Amino acid sequence: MHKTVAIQGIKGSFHHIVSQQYFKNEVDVIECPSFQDTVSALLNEQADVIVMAIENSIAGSIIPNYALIDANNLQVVGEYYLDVQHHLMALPNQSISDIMEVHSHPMALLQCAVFFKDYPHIKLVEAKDTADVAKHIQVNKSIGIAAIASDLAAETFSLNILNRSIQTIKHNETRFVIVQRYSEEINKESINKASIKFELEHKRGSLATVLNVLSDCKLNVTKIQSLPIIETPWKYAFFVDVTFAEYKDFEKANTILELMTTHIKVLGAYKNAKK
Ligand SMILES: O=C(O)C(=O)C[C@]1(C(=O)O)C=C[C@@H](O)C=C1
Repeated sequence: MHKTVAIQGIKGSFHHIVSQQYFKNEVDVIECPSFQDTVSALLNEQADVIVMAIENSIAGSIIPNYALIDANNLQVVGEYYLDVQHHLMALPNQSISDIMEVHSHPMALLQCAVFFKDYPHIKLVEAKDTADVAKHIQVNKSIGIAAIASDLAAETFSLNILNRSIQTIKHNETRFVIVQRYSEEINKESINKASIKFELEHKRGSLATVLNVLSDCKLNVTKIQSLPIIETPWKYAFFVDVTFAEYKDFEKANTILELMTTHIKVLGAYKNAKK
């Protein structure tokens, strides 16, 4: 079935690239100005699914996206790891000494921060998404402004690449999650990863005990992220990703965690995409 996918950003953005690669080009794309707007598009049924960046190997977690998934009771049904190569691009005939400002998505700017230490005269400006800046430069014929964006953005908006792969470390990956309103029928044979959320009593060893249960049930923790519980200052909710060989091991751990934690919920069970 042809799906409609909501992405933050426009065509040429990394979200667009993932939507094409994950769904093998068989999707219609709704371009949204913010992550909150992708969630609105899903909730009002304009979109069937969201492709949402959740963490990057250089810049870390996109914490507000954890909160969006949780607060709207959305379900993670898949994940995708993209090799992210950021290029500095501008109108043809511009050289790096002409560039006074570089605009890009905040996560892209974070991933390239070290590169700009050698260019202290360049002002870094946060923008909606990487491709949108490339488009603006082309449409407004902006002199002195460069974008940090993908090869696809440079090609789509006819910009010239001044420097390739300017992120701090060449091996740079962003993990995206595929999010829906409801979970799909689970084929327990092919599911080997899950994302859960829980809260704990503020007492010594409560998190350590949970981690021991996960280990005893043969679950491997791949990520742990805490988020503040805003109603109770300095109390945290834990978002944990686990991988496993057998779905029944995950079910067993979940049954035990239901007794040991509060507000536990499975944010999604899906196929591990990390090779
Ligand atoms: O601006 C884009 O092109 C995006 O798709 C956004 C985004 C992000 O949200 O992290 C996606 C991947 C890269 O890590 C940098 C930016």
